[in-house]
Amino acid sequence: MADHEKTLSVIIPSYNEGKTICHILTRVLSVLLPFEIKKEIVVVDDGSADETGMLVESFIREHPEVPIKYVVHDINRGKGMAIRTGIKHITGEYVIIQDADLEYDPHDYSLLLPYLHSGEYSVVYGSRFLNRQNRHSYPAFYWGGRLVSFIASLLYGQVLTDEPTCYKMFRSSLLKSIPLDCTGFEFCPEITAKVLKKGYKIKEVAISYTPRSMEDGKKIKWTDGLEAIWVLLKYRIR
Ligand SMILES: Nc1nc2c(ncn2[C@@H]2O[C@H](COP(=O)(O)OP(=O)(O)O[C@H]3O[C@H](CO)[C@@H](O)[C@H](O)[C@@H]3O)[C@@H](O)[C@H]2O)c(=O)[nH]1
Repeated sequence: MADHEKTLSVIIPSYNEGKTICHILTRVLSVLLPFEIKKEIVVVDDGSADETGMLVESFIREHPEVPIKYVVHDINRGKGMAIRTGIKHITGEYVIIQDADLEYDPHDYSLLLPYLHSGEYSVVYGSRFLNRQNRHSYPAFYWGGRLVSFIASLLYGQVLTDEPTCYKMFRSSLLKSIPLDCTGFEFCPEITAKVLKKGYKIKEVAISYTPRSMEDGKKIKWTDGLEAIWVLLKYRIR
């Protein structure tokens, strides 16, 4: 297949992100990818109680030419379930998870793509911790992320600086081949554990990161960090 026929699928799991959803769609659409790779976006609205759904629908109506698929969960089922639904709808050769807030910058897709495109890797993670210019809003989330990454490295034998990063890019055929059980934020440790157990190496590249505050709608809790550690342990011994 020629390069210009390749597509990056961007899965956007969103829950009550009315404040940012249109900004992130605009940002993703405005990014030019290397190797003439095209984009498709799959937004999974996970039973949002705010105006997220209405905004996505009107965005699509106003931009009929843009490649956006919109999928809805009637009730809130969790980020992991939303990603699993998104995976069923992607058609691109490559796929990345994109949070619906503005913490991660889609311009960084270009930093990750070459490692998949060259065929050298099937999995590339964008590391927030490899970029020393990033600031982190809450020490608990910073150290929680470092701890989870350390434990993943210890258990699975590959040094990872940022295991729970949102920017996980895969060859789609690999991601589709991995059965997932997660419902919430455990998507990250589950996919990392399963990919590493299959013997794949994960390439990490430094990315930018602009964290938002709890007041701005952060939903993750410290208990999600504990669950991540448990999931890493569980798949190690299974
Ligand atoms: N579909 C769906 N999406 C959800 C849900 N809860 C959260 N999300 C989506 O998940 C993204 C991140 O949610 P936050 O609650 O803002 O989490 P965070 O603090 O930004 O989490 C950060 O740290 C995590 C651990 O290091 C990272 O895994 C995550 O990507 C992000 O960087 C947002 O796009 C949000 O809409 C849910 O129940 N359903």
